[in-house]
Amino acid sequence: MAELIVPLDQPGIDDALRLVDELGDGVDFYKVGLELFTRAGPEVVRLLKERGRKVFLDLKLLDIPNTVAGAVRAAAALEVDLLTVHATGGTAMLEAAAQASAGRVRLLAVTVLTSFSSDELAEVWSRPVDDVAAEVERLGALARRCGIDGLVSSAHEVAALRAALGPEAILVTPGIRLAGGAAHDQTRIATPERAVRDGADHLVVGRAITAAADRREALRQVRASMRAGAGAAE
Ligand SMILES: O=c1ccn([C@@H]2O[C@H](COP(=O)(O)O)[C@@H](O)[C@H]2O)c(=O)[nH]1
Repeated sequence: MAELIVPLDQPGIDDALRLVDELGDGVDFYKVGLELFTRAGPEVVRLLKERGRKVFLDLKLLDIPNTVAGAVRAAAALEVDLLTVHATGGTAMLEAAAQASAGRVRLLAVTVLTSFSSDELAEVWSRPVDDVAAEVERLGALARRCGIDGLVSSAHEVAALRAALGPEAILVTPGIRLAGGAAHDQTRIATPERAVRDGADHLVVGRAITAAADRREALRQVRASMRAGAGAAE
């Protein structure tokens, strides 16, 4: 069964821990991203581990190989379970990250951010992009060749990634929304059901739960949709 990751995109430690206490064991991993880590630092990771939570440190590392390797070693020392780097860092950076992890933390390469449309990607890369999925597959294959454990993509690309990369690759999909839910700043969105049906191992579900009027009810609906996807995949 796929696992659920909830991002703690909160203004501070107190808000983050309140959310953890509210959702508790209904969530498999809690994600610490740029906002919370910049505000609260490693202390928040320590507090989550103290509460027995699995931690996904989503720092999306992108720098020269030596700097990224140092950051991977620092994250491994915090005993986080998952850590992100950017696939666009290229071979030397990805290999340095994989080597630095020494199996102590599972690394995920972000392929193309779920907020990106093909037009935005074309603007940034300064060339036409007809098929975002093809770009995701290319970057995903590169990261896997470099020894990275898994990938972050939208659910739109996950079936093709699974087919191309096999069962070993850890596939993580943000950009998840309940049917009819607001997209916010995300472009390539999908329901929990679709992500699970198409082969995702972990779903990152943020505002569909955290911004809901009744968060526990939203969590229940997300879990139900994930179960429907698992049923459809059988
Ligand atoms: O491509 C990516 C990579 C990471 N994220 C992160 O996931 C969550 C999504 O939050 P929602 O509220 O469910 O949109 C957020 O923390 C991002 O930093 C992503 O969205 N896309």
